[in-house]
Amino acid sequence: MVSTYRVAVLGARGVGKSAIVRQFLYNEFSEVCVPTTARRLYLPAVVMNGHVHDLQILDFPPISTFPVNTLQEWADACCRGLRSVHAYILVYDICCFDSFEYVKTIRQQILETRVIGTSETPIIIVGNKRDLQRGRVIPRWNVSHLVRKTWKCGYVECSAKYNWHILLLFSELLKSVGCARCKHVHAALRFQGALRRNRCAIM
Ligand SMILES: Nc1nc2c(ncn2[C@@H]2O[C@H](COP(=O)(O)OP(=O)(O)OP(=O)(O)O)[C@@H](O)[C@H]2O)c(=O)[nH]1
Repeated sequence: MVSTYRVAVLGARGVGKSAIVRQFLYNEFSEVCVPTTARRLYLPAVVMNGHVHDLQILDFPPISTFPVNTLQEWADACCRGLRSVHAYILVYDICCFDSFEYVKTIRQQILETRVIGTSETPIIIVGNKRDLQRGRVIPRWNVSHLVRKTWKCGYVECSAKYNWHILLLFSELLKSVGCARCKHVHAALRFQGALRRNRCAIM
Protein backbone atom coordinates (compact mmCIF):
# COMPACT_ATOMS: atom_id res chain seq x y z
CA MET A 1 0.00 0.00 0.00
CA VAL A 2 1.29 3.46 -0.87
CA SER A 3 0.55 6.23 1.60
CA THR A 4 0.45 9.86 0.54
CA TYR A 5 1.50 12.69 2.83
CA ARG A 6 1.22 16.39 2.07
CA VAL A 7 3.77 18.62 3.73
CA ALA A 8 4.16 22.40 3.82
CA VAL A 9 7.58 24.05 4.15
CA LEU A 10 7.34 27.52 5.67
CA GLY A 11 9.80 30.09 6.95
CA ALA A 12 11.09 33.63 6.58
CA ARG A 13 12.82 34.87 3.42
CA GLY A 14 16.14 33.22 2.60
CA VAL A 15 16.30 30.69 5.44
CA GLY A 16 16.93 27.85 2.99
CA LYS A 17 13.51 26.25 2.49
CA SER A 18 14.05 25.57 -1.21
CA ALA A 19 17.66 24.53 -0.59
CA ILE A 20 16.50 21.87 1.89
CA VAL A 21 13.91 20.48 -0.51
CA ARG A 22 16.29 20.49 -3.47
CA GLN A 23 19.06 18.86 -1.49
CA PHE A 24 16.66 16.12 -0.40
CA LEU A 25 15.27 15.52 -3.89
CA TYR A 26 18.15 16.19 -6.23
CA ASN A 27 21.30 16.19 -4.07
CA GLU A 28 22.14 19.66 -5.28
CA PHE A 29 22.85 23.00 -3.66
CA SER A 30 23.29 26.47 -5.11
CA GLU A 31 24.82 29.52 -3.41
CA VAL A 32 22.69 31.69 -5.66
CA CYS A 33 19.69 33.12 -3.87
CA VAL A 34 16.60 32.92 -6.07
CA PRO A 35 13.59 34.21 -4.10
CA THR A 36 10.55 31.97 -4.23
CA THR A 37 7.63 33.96 -5.61
CA ALA A 38 4.97 31.26 -5.93
CA ARG A 39 4.43 28.06 -4.08
CA ARG A 40 6.07 25.03 -5.63
CA LEU A 41 4.79 21.51 -5.49
CA TYR A 42 7.19 18.56 -5.57
CA LEU A 43 5.87 15.04 -5.89
CA PRO A 44 8.57 12.57 -4.90
CA ALA A 45 8.04 9.01 -3.89
CA VAL A 46 10.21 7.86 -1.02
CA VAL A 47 11.12 4.33 -0.11
CA MET A 48 11.72 3.81 3.56
CA ASN A 49 12.21 0.41 5.14
CA GLY A 50 10.85 -1.23 2.03
CA HIS A 51 7.64 0.80 1.94
CA VAL A 52 6.79 3.44 -0.63
CA HIS A 53 5.44 6.79 0.49
CA ASP A 54 4.21 9.45 -1.90
CA LEU A 55 5.11 12.88 -0.63
CA GLN A 56 3.60 16.13 -1.79
CA ILE A 57 6.05 18.79 -0.68
CA LEU A 58 4.75 22.35 -0.90
CA ASP A 59 7.52 24.95 -0.81
CA PHE A 60 5.89 28.27 0.05
CA PRO A 61 7.23 31.80 -0.34
CA PRO A 62 7.19 33.65 3.00
CA ILE A 63 3.58 34.27 4.00
CA SER A 64 2.57 37.32 6.04
CA THR A 65 -0.01 35.48 8.11
CA PHE A 66 -1.35 31.96 8.27
CA PRO A 67 -4.86 31.88 6.74
CA VAL A 68 -7.45 31.87 9.52
CA ASN A 69 -10.07 29.99 7.53
CA THR A 70 -10.63 28.18 4.26
CA LEU A 71 -12.01 31.30 2.59
CA GLN A 72 -8.84 33.26 3.32
CA GLU A 73 -6.76 30.29 2.25
CA TRP A 74 -8.37 30.19 -1.17
CA ALA A 75 -8.50 33.96 -1.61
CA ASP A 76 -4.70 34.12 -1.53
CA ALA A 77 -3.16 31.99 -4.28
CA CYS A 78 0.08 31.70 -2.32
CA CYS A 79 -1.66 30.05 0.63
CA ARG A 80 -3.69 27.43 -1.18
CA GLY A 81 -3.50 24.00 0.35
CA LEU A 82 -1.82 25.32 3.47
CA ARG A 83 -4.54 24.37 5.95
CA SER A 84 -5.02 20.82 4.75
CA VAL A 85 -1.49 19.43 4.91
CA HIS A 86 -0.49 16.46 7.08
CA ALA A 87 2.57 18.17 8.55
CA TYR A 88 4.41 21.50 8.69
CA ILE A 89 8.14 22.02 8.42
CA LEU A 90 8.95 25.45 9.88
CA VAL A 91 12.46 26.51 8.94
CA TYR A 92 14.61 29.21 10.53
CA ASP A 93 18.21 30.26 10.00
CA ILE A 94 20.26 29.60 13.15
CA CYS A 95 22.14 32.85 12.45
CA CYS A 96 19.03 35.02 12.16
CA PHE A 97 17.03 35.88 15.25
CA ASP A 98 14.13 37.35 13.29
CA SER A 99 13.67 34.13 11.34
CA PHE A 100 13.10 32.28 14.64
CA GLU A 101 10.57 34.93 15.67
CA TYR A 102 8.83 34.32 12.35
CA VAL A 103 8.63 30.60 13.09
CA LYS A 104 7.23 31.37 16.56
CA THR A 105 4.52 33.57 15.06
CA ILE A 106 3.52 31.13 12.33
CA ARG A 107 3.39 28.23 14.77
CA GLN A 108 1.17 30.24 17.08
CA GLN A 109 -1.11 31.15 14.17
CA ILE A 110 -1.32 27.51 13.08
CA LEU A 111 -2.39 26.52 16.58
CA GLU A 112 -4.93 29.34 16.86
CA THR A 113 -6.56 28.65 13.52
CA ARG A 114 -6.62 24.88 13.85
CA VAL A 115 -10.11 23.49 13.37
CA ILE A 116 -11.37 22.37 16.77
CA GLY A 117 -11.91 18.64 16.93
CA THR A 118 -9.44 17.78 14.20
CA SER A 119 -6.41 15.73 15.03
CA GLU A 120 -3.19 17.64 15.58
CA THR A 121 -1.06 18.31 12.55
CA PRO A 122 2.58 17.66 13.45
CA ILE A 123 5.01 20.56 13.27
CA ILE A 124 8.76 20.08 12.89
CA ILE A 125 11.00 23.04 13.61
CA VAL A 126 14.18 23.13 11.56
CA GLY A 127 17.28 25.17 12.29
CA ASN A 128 19.08 25.43 8.95
CA LYS A 129 22.58 26.66 8.01
CA ARG A 130 24.23 24.60 10.73
CA ASP A 131 27.51 24.95 8.83
CA LEU A 132 27.46 28.61 9.95
CA GLN A 133 27.39 27.49 13.59
CA ARG A 134 29.77 30.28 14.69
CA GLY A 135 27.14 32.85 13.82
CA ARG A 136 24.41 31.14 15.85
CA VAL A 137 22.25 33.69 17.63
CA ILE A 138 20.27 31.53 20.09
CA PRO A 139 21.97 28.67 21.99
CA ARG A 140 20.95 25.33 20.58
CA TRP A 141 19.89 23.96 23.97
CA ASN A 142 17.47 26.86 24.54
CA VAL A 143 15.72 26.36 21.21
CA SER A 144 15.69 22.60 21.44
CA HIS A 145 14.28 22.71 24.98
CA LEU A 146 11.58 25.23 24.06
CA VAL A 147 10.59 23.33 20.92
CA ARG A 148 10.66 19.81 22.31
CA LYS A 149 9.51 20.30 25.89
CA THR A 150 7.20 23.30 25.67
CA TRP A 151 5.90 23.22 22.11
CA LYS A 152 5.99 19.40 21.90
CA CYS A 153 7.31 19.63 18.35
CA GLY A 154 10.15 17.84 16.61
CA TYR A 155 13.44 19.74 16.31
CA VAL A 156 16.15 19.12 13.74
CA GLU A 157 19.23 21.17 12.89
CA CYS A 158 20.58 20.72 9.39
CA SER A 159 22.73 22.18 6.67
CA ALA A 160 21.23 22.16 3.21
CA LYS A 161 24.63 23.21 1.92
CA TYR A 162 26.43 20.11 3.17
CA ASN A 163 23.46 17.74 3.12
CA TRP A 164 23.79 17.30 6.86
CA HIS A 165 20.72 15.86 8.61
CA ILE A 166 18.48 16.41 5.58
CA LEU A 167 17.50 12.73 5.50
CA LEU A 168 17.06 12.78 9.26
CA LEU A 169 14.61 15.65 8.85
CA PHE A 170 12.47 13.76 6.35
CA SER A 171 12.60 10.56 8.37
CA GLU A 172 11.42 12.52 11.44
CA LEU A 173 8.71 13.92 9.25
CA LEU A 174 7.45 10.53 8.15
CA LYS A 175 7.53 9.30 11.71
CA SER A 176 5.61 12.32 12.94
CA VAL A 177 2.79 11.93 10.45
CA GLY A 178 2.05 8.70 12.16
CA CYS A 179 3.50 6.26 9.72
CA ALA A 180 2.95 3.21 11.90
CA ARG A 181 5.54 1.19 10.06
CA CYS A 182 8.23 3.77 10.77
CA LYS A 183 7.61 4.22 14.47
CA HIS A 184 10.42 2.03 15.67
CA VAL A 185 12.95 3.09 13.13
CA HIS A 186 16.35 4.08 14.52
CA ALA A 187 19.16 6.14 13.11
CA ALA A 188 20.20 3.43 10.71
CA LEU A 189 17.06 3.88 8.69
CA ARG A 190 17.78 4.42 5.07
CA PHE A 191 15.98 6.45 2.50
CA GLN A 192 16.40 5.21 -0.98
CA GLY A 193 15.77 8.68 -2.29
CA ALA A 194 13.10 10.12 -4.41
CA LEU A 195 12.08 7.65 -7.06
CA ARG A 196 10.47 10.07 -9.44
CA ARG A 197 12.96 12.87 -9.18
CA ASN A 198 11.63 14.82 -12.10
CA ARG A 199 8.08 15.06 -10.89
CA CYS A 200 8.13 18.72 -10.01
CA ALA A 201 5.35 21.08 -10.91
CA ILE A 202 5.38 24.83 -10.46
CA MET A 203 1.88 25.97 -9.63
N1 LIG B 1 25.72 28.41 4.29
C1 LIG B 1 24.52 27.97 3.97
N2 LIG B 1 23.76 28.63 3.09
C2 LIG B 1 22.53 28.14 2.79
C3 LIG B 1 22.04 26.95 3.38
N3 LIG B 1 20.80 26.75 2.89
C4 LIG B 1 20.54 27.74 2.04
N4 LIG B 1 21.58 28.60 1.97
C5 LIG B 1 21.67 29.80 1.17
O1 LIG B 1 20.66 30.70 1.61
C6 LIG B 1 20.14 31.42 0.50
C7 LIG B 1 18.63 31.26 0.47
O2 LIG B 1 18.33 29.90 0.18
P1 LIG B 1 16.90 29.49 -0.38
O3 LIG B 1 16.81 28.04 -0.41
O4 LIG B 1 16.59 30.24 -1.63
O5 LIG B 1 15.98 30.08 0.79
P2 LIG B 1 14.41 30.14 0.83
O6 LIG B 1 14.01 30.11 2.25
O7 LIG B 1 13.80 29.11 -0.07
O8 LIG B 1 14.15 31.57 0.21
P3 LIG B 1 12.72 32.22 -0.18
O9 LIG B 1 11.83 31.14 -0.62
O10 LIG B 1 13.02 33.20 -1.23
O11 LIG B 1 12.25 32.84 1.07
C8 LIG B 1 20.83 30.91 -0.75
O12 LIG B 1 21.87 31.78 -1.10
C9 LIG B 1 21.40 29.55 -0.31
O13 LIG B 1 22.59 29.23 -1.00
C10 LIG B 1 22.88 26.25 4.31
O14 LIG B 1 22.56 25.20 4.87
N5 LIG B 1 24.10 26.82 4.56
